Amino acid sequence: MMKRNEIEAAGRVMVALDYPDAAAAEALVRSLEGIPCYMKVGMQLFYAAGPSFVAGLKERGYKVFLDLKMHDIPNTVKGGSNSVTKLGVDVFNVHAAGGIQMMEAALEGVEAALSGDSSLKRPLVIAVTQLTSTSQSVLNTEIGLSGSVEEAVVRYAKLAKQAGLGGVVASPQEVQIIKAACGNDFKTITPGIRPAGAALNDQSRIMTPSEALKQGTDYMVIGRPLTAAADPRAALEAIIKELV
Ligand SMILES: O=C(O)c1cc(=O)[nH]c(=O)n1[C@@H]1O[C@H](COP(=O)(O)O)[C@@H](O)[C@H]1O
Repeated sequence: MMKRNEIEAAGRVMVALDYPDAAAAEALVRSLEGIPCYMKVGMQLFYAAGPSFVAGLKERGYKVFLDLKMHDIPNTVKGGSNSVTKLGVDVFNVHAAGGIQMMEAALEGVEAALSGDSSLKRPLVIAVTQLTSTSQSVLNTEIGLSGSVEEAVVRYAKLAKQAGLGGVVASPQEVQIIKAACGNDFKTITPGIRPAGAALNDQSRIMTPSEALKQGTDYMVIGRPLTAAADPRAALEAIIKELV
């Protein structure tokens, strides 16, 4: 039996199901049964297993973050947002780099879906700021944006807020400056989570789960520290213990 504070901590964790097919993802989901974390379906799994995998998670009562990082012309993002809202996902994301009009179009797509089906729940729409794999030097020299990563993240977060979105994806290192710029109710969803000693992989801007929580993050996205662990359930339980 999980204690109340453990249930609360688990509810902050979004497990990244980055797998090539439904069977592999399903094995991970089954190994975590009974732990009330979010399940995140990203492009690898969605492109392979599609809406039916998402529907299966929803039928079993999971909260689902559909991470497709939409970034296209406003009309296309409106249509994409309309479709994913009809899937009943709890959270989905677009790129803030698409601009205010594109993010507003995402919300229009949501509204159109909700007005056509009163049984649907309003999803939390969030914007990706600067990917957590982006370092300061890549931002400046390769992408060619001047200024600090933090300035870019806050600029994107303010655009997302202005467009009416409910929060952003960023590194835990930027949670405090985002909350200072956009208010405490503006949600932060933070990948780049690495328990002490875990491999960095392709992430750049990382923090441990407990450090991220101390920054005030609302949700933390965790993939390989769980999916590549010999015992993913034990790895998630250790993270939950670190958070309580
Ligand atoms: O939108 C995301 O979820 C996301 C944004 C970002 O800036 N960085 C980032 O890593 N992610 C996702 O978060 C997950 C992180 O996975 P791990 O690095 O394996 O923990 C992956 O599924 C990424 O697609």
